[in-house]
Amino acid sequence: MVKHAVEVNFDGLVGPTHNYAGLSWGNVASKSNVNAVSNPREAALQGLAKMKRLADRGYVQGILPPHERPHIPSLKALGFSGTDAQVLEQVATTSPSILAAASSASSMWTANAATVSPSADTTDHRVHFTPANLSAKFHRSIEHTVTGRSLKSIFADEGYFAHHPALPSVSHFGDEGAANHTRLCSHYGEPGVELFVYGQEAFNEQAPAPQKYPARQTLEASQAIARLHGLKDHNVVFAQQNPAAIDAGVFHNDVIAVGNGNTLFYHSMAFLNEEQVLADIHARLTGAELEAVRVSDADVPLEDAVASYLFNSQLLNTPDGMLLAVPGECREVASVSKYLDKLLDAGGPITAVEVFDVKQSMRNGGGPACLRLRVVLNDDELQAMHRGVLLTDALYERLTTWVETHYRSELTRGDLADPMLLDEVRKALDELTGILGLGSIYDFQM
Ligand SMILES: NCCC[C@H](NC(=O)CCC(=O)O)C(=O)O
Repeated sequence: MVKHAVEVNFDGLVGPTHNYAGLSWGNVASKSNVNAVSNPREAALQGLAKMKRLADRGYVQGILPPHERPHIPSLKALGFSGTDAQVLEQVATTSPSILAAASSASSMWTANAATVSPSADTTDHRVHFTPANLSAKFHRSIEHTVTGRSLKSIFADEGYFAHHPALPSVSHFGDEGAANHTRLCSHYGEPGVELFVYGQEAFNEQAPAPQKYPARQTLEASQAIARLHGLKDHNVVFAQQNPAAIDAGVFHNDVIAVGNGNTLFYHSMAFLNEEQVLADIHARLTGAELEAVRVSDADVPLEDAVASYLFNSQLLNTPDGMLLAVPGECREVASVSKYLDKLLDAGGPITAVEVFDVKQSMRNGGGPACLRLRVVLNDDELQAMHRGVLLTDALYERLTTWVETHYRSELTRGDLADPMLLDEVRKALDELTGILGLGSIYDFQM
């Protein structure tokens, strides 16, 4: 029997050390804003405002907590020693880039937190979670342990939820989570098609691969996730991302495509073999016809797609069609703004466009879709999860006050070595796990 299910969006709350360190080679925005002064308070409030607007429209909105940064255990693992203040001083003096990496607030981009398969797709009918190893970048590779703890704390009931450890943290199994995973379906509670998009084959040197920038996701990683989650072959499609797109700055597939329900909104340069991808989805999707909304390079040149993050929008069901929640930058790039007007006149599945200001995150290459992890839950699963992380008016007010109390409005790379910052972060996060009712998830709490 098909159960009623909803899509819950879990946004990453931006952490107090949000900064611009230029850590992500291949991510154009991260590189071009290196050393800009960040505003962590504004970043967190922009994120909360997005969550609130969507919650107000009736979407179930969840929150994933930020991580402890700078992360002293990661620095100690690299041989920096002594008290916390001594560790910070040593690393700031000898290896400021390592300090920046260990201080990144990158866990905010929860589209990279994990891959999630809804219970309608899995053989044991549980919701399956695998935190992404994010092995392509050191600053992100240190996220999966705490991500796993958060997810286990929120989805604790083993009768409903299954948790896997991250894949082996090596480039052969590089995994970036839901940013390269899209689920298409007729209704959320029906079995869907899980589309895994990879950048490169790890064990086949002859296969096409990008030349300039790294492919962060491998086919072998995607296949491992599908096996672990117990997905059936006829529910899965593996597709290679166009290497030329990666070389143009499309470091995750969610920079060039987004899907929801029966609709796939994508750029003509997204896939290496576009026709095959569409045919594979079409052959597997049951109960609905695939609606492929293709954007040509003539309408939106690839570089405008990357600059505006048009495809890093959230595509959400509404009572009459779908809403595309776009970043503000989409109205600043002429070709994209013009395209959006045309899209609304076209009479297709996307019937509304709304602009969201997430500029602080955008400057590091994270748009509205990067900031959320989608978890499809049926009514029983929604009751079984820890509901203290679901946004209500009261929680929004409380978190806004929490941010205003604990966050700085200006942060530079030089500030990361300040032992006071570490104290501020820990104090804030300790309070946050209390507010959200998560128990102890951080190393400093153990
Ligand atoms: N899904 C969006 C992820 C963006 C993220 N940016 C960063 O980590 C930049 C951080 C910095 O450069 O300070 C990344 O590239 O993985």
